[in-house]
Amino acid sequence: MPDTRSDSLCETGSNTRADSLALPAPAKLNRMLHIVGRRPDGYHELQTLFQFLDHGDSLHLSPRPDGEIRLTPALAGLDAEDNLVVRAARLLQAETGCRRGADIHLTKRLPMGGGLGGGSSNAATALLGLDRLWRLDLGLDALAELGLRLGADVPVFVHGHAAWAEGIGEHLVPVELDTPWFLVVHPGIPVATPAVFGAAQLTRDTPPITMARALQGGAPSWRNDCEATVRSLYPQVAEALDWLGARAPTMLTGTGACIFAWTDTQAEAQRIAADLPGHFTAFTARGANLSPLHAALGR
Ligand SMILES: C[C@](O)(CO)[C@H](O)COP(=O)(O)OP(=O)(O)OC[C@H]1O[C@@H](n2ccc(N)nc2=O)[C@H](O)[C@@H]1O
Ligand SMILES: Nc1ncnc2c1ncn2[C@@H]1O[C@H](COP(=O)(O)OP(=O)(O)OP(=O)(O)O)[C@@H](O)[C@H]1O
Repeated sequence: MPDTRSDSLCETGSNTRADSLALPAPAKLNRMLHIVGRRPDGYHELQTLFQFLDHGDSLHLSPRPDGEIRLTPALAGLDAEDNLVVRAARLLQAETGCRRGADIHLTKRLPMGGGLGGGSSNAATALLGLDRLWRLDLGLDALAELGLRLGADVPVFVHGHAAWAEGIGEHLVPVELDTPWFLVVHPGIPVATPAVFGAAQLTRDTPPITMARALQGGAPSWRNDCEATVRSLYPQVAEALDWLGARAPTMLTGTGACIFAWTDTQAEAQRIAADLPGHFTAFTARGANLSPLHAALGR
């Protein structure tokens, strides 16, 4: 029996170049992160402030009439079917019955396992981009619900606004944060998120605070509960935190590996970067309360 859902939900148009979309997949920072509990399924309950950066990966998407999802180039050490971009596309097809496909080119700039949410951001850009390309018009709430099945960090990228997040990252309240310049330093090694969340020494009992209290203290009061554990499991991250922390206020993002310092001007961030030890890499970027993805889509 033909799948009639596909006819109603997915518009099959001509595959012209004008249909193609080039979209950003920005990085995120966790400006603070508290671990306030653990769910029966092992996932950790967090309180965190998410903010985007005007720096990240990019995706180029063009529709295919034959239903195939083709992603280029391959990411080292990752099967195409495990890539969150392909998983997002297949999930969208499965949920809507859409029979269109896509050629997707991913330009990767964000380090994997970097705490910058690169994979999650790629998934969100694929969801929003294909929703637009295939004319599904699912709406952000439905896309965020699909995104949560792919990763705890996906919903904030789908909603596209800096946010106070609770639960595992799915309860989001939009906030306006200060937008300083950041110097983001990668210590040269990846951090495995499950290794940090699985560590016995991780503290999971920070008393919950209100969003108002978190915002009231501002950046000087913010910390990341993963830092002590990441410092002891990954000495390279500890070394980077010590180096950057001696020059500017510094924090870990997510479970690392990246750390960030904030400055008033890009010139100040670049001045610090100029002295960076050779085994670290870094970039400067500005904080953004509206995701560059949503700015590009005009949402
Ligand atoms: C640390 C953060 O980056 C903060 O923004 C996120 O909470 C991590 O989100 P993510 O990378 O999208 O994580 P997922 O891919 O959903 O989960 C990877 C693994 O980390 C652990 N995990 C993740 C998120 C969470 N709140 N509690 C967890 O315990 C789980 O073992 C999970 O299997
Ligand atoms: N498109 C993708 N880009 C990066 N990683 C991907 C992608 N698809 C799947 N992955 C897998 O997801 C893992 C986490 O990658 P990601 O770059 O999102 O890490 P992260 O920045 O530490 O994430 P987070 O801050 O959400 O914990 C990778 O090690 C890789 O195995």
